[in-house]
Amino acid sequence: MGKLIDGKQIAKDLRAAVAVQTEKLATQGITPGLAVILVGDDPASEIYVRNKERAAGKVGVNAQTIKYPADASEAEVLAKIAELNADDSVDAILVQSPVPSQIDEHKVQEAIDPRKDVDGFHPENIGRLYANREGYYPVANTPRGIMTMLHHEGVDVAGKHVVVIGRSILVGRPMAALLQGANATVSLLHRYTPASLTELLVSEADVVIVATGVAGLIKGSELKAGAVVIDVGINRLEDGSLVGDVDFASAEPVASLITPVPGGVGPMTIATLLQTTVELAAQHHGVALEDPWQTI
Ligand SMILES: Nc1nc2c(c(=O)[nH]1)N[C@@H](CN(C=O)c1ccc(C(=O)N[C@@H](CCC(=O)O)C(=O)O)cc1)CN2
Repeated sequence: MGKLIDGKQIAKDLRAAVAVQTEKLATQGITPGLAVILVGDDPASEIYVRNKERAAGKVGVNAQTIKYPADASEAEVLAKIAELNADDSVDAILVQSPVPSQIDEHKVQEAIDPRKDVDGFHPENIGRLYANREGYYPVANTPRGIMTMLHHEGVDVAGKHVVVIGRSILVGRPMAALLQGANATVSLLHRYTPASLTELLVSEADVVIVATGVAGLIKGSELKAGAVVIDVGINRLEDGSLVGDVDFASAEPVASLITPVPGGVGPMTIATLLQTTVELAAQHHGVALEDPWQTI
């Protein structure tokens, strides 16, 4: 039987550690500032953005949400980003994804000052990640949160074969880069990977990370016994329930460790966002921070 990885609890511990850091920064007169831009009225995005602002407030991060209607122009959003880049009280900026089609998401991501790029989507930061550069730079929060979960569970990926399914810039690509940086052998699969190859690679994987948006794509019968299974999918069924990209009922008995949906990877995304915000604030003010896990 697979042991559940309790993302909710790990995220809670991480938020507590971040709160300790903000308290220390406060003694130096520093309050980390996070600006979240939301364009349009996607119901899920509205919830995520509200949760970000709420979670930020609880750990001493000063968050502001800037909302635009669904027909807002790209120029308006770019002008706001320029204003936030120049605002000394703002350490971290993100634009909630997805954005409406009249807005070029890449242009918007590139407009954010790389030093305030809390999502790690700016090509400068992506380049640093792919080049495995040393030193601090922001990295996408979902894959970073997954690395934190694996570390927390004592899973060392060095020398392991990790299969990542899905190659988005939000999850799959930065995930593969982080894993390679941690000395894993990574297979990055996607919709054009032949089914027979997917089957072969998944059956030999020590760790499987699935981020496709296809409910129940990976079944227990496809996994190696004892595999670690990380499910990034959040799929809402017609009855309103949430399921992942992994068929949990069949995968759980085969896996050694498995994340549930909900309560697995999702909560780590927001906790890690707060962690990154505080790190950017510290960097901005030239203050050294302790590793949050040493403060728990
Ligand atoms: N600019 C960004 N946009 C998006 C990101 C991102 O990291 N940066 N990620 C996702 C959305 N997201 C945060 O923004 C996010 C998704 C899911 C959760 C979460 O806690 N999920 C819960 C279930 C919540 C529900 O009921 O729907 C869980 O899995 O337990 C948090 C944040 C896309 N956009």
